[in-house]
Amino acid sequence: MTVLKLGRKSSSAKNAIFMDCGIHAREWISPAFCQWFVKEALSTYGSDSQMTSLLDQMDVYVLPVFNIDGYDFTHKSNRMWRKTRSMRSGSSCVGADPNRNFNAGWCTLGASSNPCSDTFCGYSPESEIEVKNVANFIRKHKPTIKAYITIHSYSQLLLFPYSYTYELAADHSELLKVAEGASESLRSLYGTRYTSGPGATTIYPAAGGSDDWAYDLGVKYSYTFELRDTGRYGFLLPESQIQPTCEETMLAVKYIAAYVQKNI
Ligand SMILES: NCCCCC[C@@H](C[SeH])C(=O)O
Ligand SMILES: [Zn+2]
Ligand SMILES: [Zn+2]
Ligand SMILES: [Zn+2]
Repeated sequence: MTVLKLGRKSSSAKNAIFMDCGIHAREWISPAFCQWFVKEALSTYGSDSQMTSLLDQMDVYVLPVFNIDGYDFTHKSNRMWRKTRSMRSGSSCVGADPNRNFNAGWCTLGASSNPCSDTFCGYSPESEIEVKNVANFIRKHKPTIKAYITIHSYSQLLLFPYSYTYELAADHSELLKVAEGASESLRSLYGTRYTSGPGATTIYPAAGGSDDWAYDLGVKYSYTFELRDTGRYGFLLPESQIQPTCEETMLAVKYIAAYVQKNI
C-alpha cells in the first residue's frame, strides 16, 4: 500500500494525521482533493505559517486513492461504480463496499450481506485487501496517529462516530465542537454550507465504516467528509468546481489539524 508521508524529517517519531481519499470509486472529487492537498501542502510549506507549523510538528499520511481498482473501473467501464472489484468463485456479483468492510459493528445495520448490493459488507471484516492494508497500517502506527480523515462525496457533511449505533460517542461534544468550527471555516471562503453531526443521525446508520473503526481503535479525532455538492451534479461534479471545492475543504482540514496539534 503506497502512502505518502508529508512532514519535516525527524529522528524521533512525530504524531500524525492519516487521510484517505477514493474509498468509493465514483466519488472522483475525493482523489482530486488528496492530490491537490499534497501539492498545496508542499508548495505552501515555508510560506503558510499554519502549514509550516503542522508539517514541522506532525506527519500527514495521505492515501490518494484507497480503492484503485474501483477507480480505474469508473474510468473504463461504469462511472457509477462504488465498491471494490474483488471476485469470489460462486458469486455472480463483484466487489464489496469498503466503507462497510471495517471491523466496526460489522454488517449489523446500514449494510447488506447480499454480494450484489452496493453496500455489501463483504464475506468477513477486512475481507477486502484494500481495507486490510489500511487497517494494518493504522494499527501499526496506532501510537502516533492522532486523527483520521476520510474523504467522500457528495452531500456537504462533516460526520464523526458513530454510524454503527445511535449511541453518542464518548467524545461526542468535543467532536461536534471541532466539526462545527471546521465547517464554519470552510463556509468562510465561498459560503458553502455543511452539516455536522454523528453519522447515524446526520446521514444514515452504516456499520463497518473506517471512521467508526479508527475511533474505536483509539484515534479520537475521526471524521468523514462528504464533499460538494448536495445533488445537482452529485458524483459528476463539474471540473469548474474542483479548485474551489479543494480550497474550501483545505480550510476545514487545517482547522481540524490545528485543533489536534493544540490538544494532543
Ligand atoms: N462511517 C460511515 C459514515 C457515514 C456514511 C458515509 C457514506 C459516504 Se458515500 C457511506 O459510506 O455511505
Ligand atoms: Zn479517465
Ligand atoms: Zn463514499
Ligand atoms: Zn457519499
